Amino acid sequence: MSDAEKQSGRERGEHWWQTGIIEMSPGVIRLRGYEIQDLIGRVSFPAMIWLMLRGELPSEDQAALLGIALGAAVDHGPQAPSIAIARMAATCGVGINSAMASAINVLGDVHGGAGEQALSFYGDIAMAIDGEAALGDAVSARLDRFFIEEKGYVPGLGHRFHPVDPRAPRLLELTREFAARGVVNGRFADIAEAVEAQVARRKGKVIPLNIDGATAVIYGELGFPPPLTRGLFVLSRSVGILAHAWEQSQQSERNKGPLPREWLWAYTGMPARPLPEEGATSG
Ligand SMILES: CC(C)(COP(=O)(O)OP(=O)(O)OC[C@H]1O[C@@H](n2cnc3c(N)ncnc32)[C@H](O)[C@@H]1OP(=O)(O)O)[C@@H](O)C(=O)NCCC(=O)NCCSC(=O)C[C@@](O)(CC(=O)O)C(=O)O
Repeated sequence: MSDAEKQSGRERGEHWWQTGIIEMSPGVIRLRGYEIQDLIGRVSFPAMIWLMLRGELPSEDQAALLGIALGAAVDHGPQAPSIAIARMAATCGVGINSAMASAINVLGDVHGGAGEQALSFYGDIAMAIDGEAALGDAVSARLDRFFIEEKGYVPGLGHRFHPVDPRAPRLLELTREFAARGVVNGRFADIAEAVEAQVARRKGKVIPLNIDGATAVIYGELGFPPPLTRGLFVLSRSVGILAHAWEQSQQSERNKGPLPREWLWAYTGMPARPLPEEGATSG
């Protein structure tokens, strides 16, 4: 191979993947332009997440608020599908990474991933407010559209277990504390609260803001786009998933199903019946 061919091969190789995240050469690792050895020991895990996703280091306050949201959603016990799945997978003899992946795979629109839709929903309302609508009118118009055109479940609201999800009011309270110090402006907290109040009026009962909706408030306040809200929930819940997968793997149970043996499912099919005589089947 000629030198020119080698050179163009190297250039092709260098352009195969393009990333602004990391630079590497023998003995050198740079994240977003910072030497890894300078970051190690000086940058917290939430600040590292921010740097990786956003390209710049956060202020201490921004990293602290991000850490608050990440810390709030780590676990919800084996009542939560993601945690139950981590534990069940661990009893099947798979490695810890497989147990984690199984659990992470159920975080979606309904469980753990609804922050993505919630933040888009809040964002639509924020845009209407930027266009001079009052908060109450903007929320009302978005909910009208939701209940007429989209229907279903308002993202970020509702909990099958808690009448009030205790994580949500605390997260909103902390968001307001950070807003009072000028770290964030608090608009998504106002919007989420107004959505919860208006849905309660329309439905005649409180459908509480849940952890997905409340963490979406913080991620939105910090300027993360909606899809990253889901990714951040996954990062956070991975901590609980790992803890449960590990704890379960230390117990002796094998092939543990979702219900105790004596609790069977409700069978809704045909009653027990004899197999038809040979040749009498239609298919
Ligand atoms: C979460 C759940 C399925 C719960 O359902 P539920 O079982 O309570 O409600 P259903 O029986 O379906 O409905 C009863 C009545 O309330 C009405 N209703 C309920 N929600 C309503 C709503 N959002 N908008 C309008 N109306 C609503 C419904 O229309 C009906 O009204 P009606 O027909 O008049 O009787 C439901 O809210 C929902 O999909 N939310 C949107 C998606 C969302 O935000 N997901 C995140 C949830 S947090 C999470 O995933 C993390 C977790 O916390 C999980 C954990 O541990 O579980 C953890 O940490 O792991």
